Amino acid sequence: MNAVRSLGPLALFALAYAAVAMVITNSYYQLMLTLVLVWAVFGLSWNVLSGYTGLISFGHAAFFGIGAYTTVLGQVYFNLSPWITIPIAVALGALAGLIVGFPTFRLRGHYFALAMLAYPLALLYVFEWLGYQELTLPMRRDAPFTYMQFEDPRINTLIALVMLVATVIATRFIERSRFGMALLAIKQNEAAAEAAGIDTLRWKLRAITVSAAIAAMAGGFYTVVLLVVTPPSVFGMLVSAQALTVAMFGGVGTVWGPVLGSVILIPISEILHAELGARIPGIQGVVFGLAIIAVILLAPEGIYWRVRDLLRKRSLAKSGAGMPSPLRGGPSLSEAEIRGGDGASGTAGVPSGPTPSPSPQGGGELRRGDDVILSVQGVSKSFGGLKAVQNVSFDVLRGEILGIIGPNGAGKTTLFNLLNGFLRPDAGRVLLDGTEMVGRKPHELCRAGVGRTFQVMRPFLRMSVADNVVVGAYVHAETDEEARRRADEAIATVGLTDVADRLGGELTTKQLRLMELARALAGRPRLLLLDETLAGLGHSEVGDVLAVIRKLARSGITIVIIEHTMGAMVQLVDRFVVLDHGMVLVEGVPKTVTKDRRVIEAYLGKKWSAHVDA
Ligand SMILES: Nc1ncnc2c1ncn2[C@@H]1O[C@H](COP(=O)(O)OP(=O)(O)OP(=O)(O)O)[C@@H](O)[C@H]1O
Repeated sequence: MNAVRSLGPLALFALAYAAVAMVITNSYYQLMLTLVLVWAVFGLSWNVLSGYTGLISFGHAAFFGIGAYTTVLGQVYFNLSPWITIPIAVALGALAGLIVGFPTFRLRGHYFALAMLAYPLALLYVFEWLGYQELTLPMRRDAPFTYMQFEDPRINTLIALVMLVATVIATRFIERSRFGMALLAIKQNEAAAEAAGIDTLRWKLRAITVSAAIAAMAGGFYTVVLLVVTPPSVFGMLVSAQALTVAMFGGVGTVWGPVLGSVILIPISEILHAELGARIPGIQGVVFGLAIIAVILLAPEGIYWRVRDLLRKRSLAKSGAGMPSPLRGGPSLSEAEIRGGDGASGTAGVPSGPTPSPSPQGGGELRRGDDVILSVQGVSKSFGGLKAVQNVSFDVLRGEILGIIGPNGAGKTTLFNLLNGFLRPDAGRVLLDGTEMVGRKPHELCRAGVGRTFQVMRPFLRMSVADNVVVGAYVHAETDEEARRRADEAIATVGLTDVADRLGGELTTKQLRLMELARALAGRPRLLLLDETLAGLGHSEVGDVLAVIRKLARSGITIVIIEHTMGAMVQLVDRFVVLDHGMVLVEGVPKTVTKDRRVIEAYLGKKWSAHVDA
């Protein structure tokens, strides 16, 4: 319903554009109107991959060129109409996307961007080598409709407008569905997305397939409009840059960004090219270069987001809700804030070091033979020569809260990464309800019932609390509605209903910690791994979060929690596993563990243990 309602502005835009196109008779300006739409469609195609996933593609010309050459070769050799070749181009583009995506998604960041650059350049040389330096569409004025060679150029503009409207609607549906949510989650934090149950490779492949198909459609129609195709004009660097620039200038990750960018930039560059092109060859490249510099300096995510952020800031200031910190323009929480302090001092106000206060939960010794949910058996992991986790074995009983403690560098986070599939152990087994988990990916483990939060918080800062949490709910939800409902329940469980509409980046550390808990909770885990969930919290905040964790445990979720400091943990856990130098030092109930000499030594040094003995 929302998606349909949001089509109002699109309908208005299309009507206004069509009206302008109808009154312009000059064929040069008419061509410009058509090209604005073609580049907007191309920009939207780039946006589907790079705008939503954050994987910057410098190679979209590959797909555009495939579309262009399919159209021209189809007519030159087989006398095929563009009504047939453009759909073929779409299919070939999608296939090319899949072929390119599979190997290239192994690379990250700059490496991905550079690898993408290679594809259109390779195709450029291949097509030159094949002798397709310059191909012209044969004139077929006898069948103008069949060959899209209309005498009235306004019809081209209208066809391009239909393509744009179709692309905007498709993109809109992607944006608002599980598809778009998965892509945004990947963009903001791929590891957190995997841990929330998203099969990141599969969604990225879907994104590049759709993106390449749209790019090929744009390329196919571009040929119909310009009639001539050369390898540099469709596979060239400037073509890829054009997609990237209109999207970045207008706004990435939104349907309106590429449209806005194209409407502003294409006429400027075309007019400059017409007026100055003879005297200053390459003036278009200068315009796009300047546009990129301006965007980087003034509005790193494009005009659309800049304007939206300003409006949102203003409305929040008016409503007295306080100034939001990052909004869409980027996180303003510092890394230290996100991390929640340095860990050692993380649980501010809570006494650290061995505290012999009794556990309200535990007390009795472990009852052997109880139902084991997770069995860790002889697990080891080394990084080069460093043995981060060595032959670690312990069981987690169903329904208990198990605390994993140990000094800095003891191997706690590495152990969690082994348990939820981020790392593969060099040796050992991890059994969840008797089933081997080693070798499974994080999203598969999430599906199997293992939820996880992170020491360095990994919220999706630019998504609302509700959207952050719904990402975690999709893992078992069949429909968007079901996912929303589960997310709402999880948000209510952790007590964040009042701020469900706020952006992740506008929350306090405590709210962020609770939001992460809710996201993990929304996936209905059997086992929840909490990595320093109390870090960076004040005394009363620690109490609030502990209350929520206890509530989750009472609801039947088994919890394994890492903390540095024992003060807060003795109030919470049934049992401890103490790690030191990657090995299990001691295992037992809080009462005995907090008095154990080895634990005191590991935390405070030998001097203290002698003091305790005395
Ligand atoms: N990817 C990695 N590559 C190399 N060394 C690593 C890697 N991850 C962790 N280590 C090292 O392994 C050891 C254990 O680190 P880990 O983060 O698991 O400890 P921790 O107990 O969680 O520490 P902290 O409480 O400070 O977070 C440390 O010496 C760390 O430097």
